[in-house]
Amino acid sequence: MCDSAIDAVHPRFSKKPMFYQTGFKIALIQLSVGPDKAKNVAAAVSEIHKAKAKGAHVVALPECFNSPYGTKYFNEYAEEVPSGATSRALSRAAAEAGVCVVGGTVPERCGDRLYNTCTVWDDSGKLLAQYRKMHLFDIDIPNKITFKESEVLSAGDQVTTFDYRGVRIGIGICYDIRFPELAHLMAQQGCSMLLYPGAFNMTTGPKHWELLGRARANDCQLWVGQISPARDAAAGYVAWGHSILVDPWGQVKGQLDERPGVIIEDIDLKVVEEVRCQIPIRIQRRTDVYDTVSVKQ
Ligand SMILES: NC(=O)CCC(=O)C(=O)O
Repeated sequence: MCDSAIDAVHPRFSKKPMFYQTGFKIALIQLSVGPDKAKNVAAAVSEIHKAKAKGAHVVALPECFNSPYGTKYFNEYAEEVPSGATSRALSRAAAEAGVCVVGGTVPERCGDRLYNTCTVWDDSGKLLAQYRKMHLFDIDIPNKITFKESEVLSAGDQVTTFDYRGVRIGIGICYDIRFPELAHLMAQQGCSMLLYPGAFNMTTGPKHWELLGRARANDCQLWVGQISPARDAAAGYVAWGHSILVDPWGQVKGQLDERPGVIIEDIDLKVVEEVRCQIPIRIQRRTDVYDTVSVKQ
């Protein structure tokens, strides 16, 4: 009821998938990632099957799950999508388990360019979506962390969402979560959930990882999942871990520590409608004022 009122006022929010379900079960898999690519991929496949056995419909993997995370590794580990070995393994695992796989990210080779890319596979093994990280992770915090993905990676420029079991899900990758504009675009396109494979670090992780997930969930009024590799203190880049699921109220529904593990949870889509109905910020935005002010600047 409330939803159709919003549709009437703001038709751009009404782009819903063809049919509408009340929920699904998601598994966020925090994997150990090492230098052996085949071992990394085999571990991911094994976790996909275990998640299916626990009733998951959607299984999401971490950023850079087949390769150590670091600019010196991307060229060596890169594969073409969808013909590369990792794509083929994910497609097969999705079909055999009968689940949707949000395949974390892999370094993707396309011609002479490299991207940080997420692939999504439906339960028949078909490629549903391919998203290339749009905001590259270039930061410099003196004496803490300097990282420049743009030294080797190119940036994508396509906002990417997909529909599965009547639910629209948007994809961002790690640093993308710092950009509310991307999240708002995906919310406007009808998403009820955003998934961010990500590998924050020991400096920004404790400060911002949970904060940003809760911020995006709260300001877009949707579910947010962030999926990290497990921490390896001996790695060149030490991931924060702490994969997390946040509900549309901005409340943490599940969070891991730094070790390998799984969050498995029912996603109740009625909560999305409930929050949007009770706190109707989507129809209260003063775009008339915002647009005028930004034109004057
Ligand atoms: N892989 C990444 O994009 C890391 C982002 C990150 O750590 C941050 O603080 O942002």
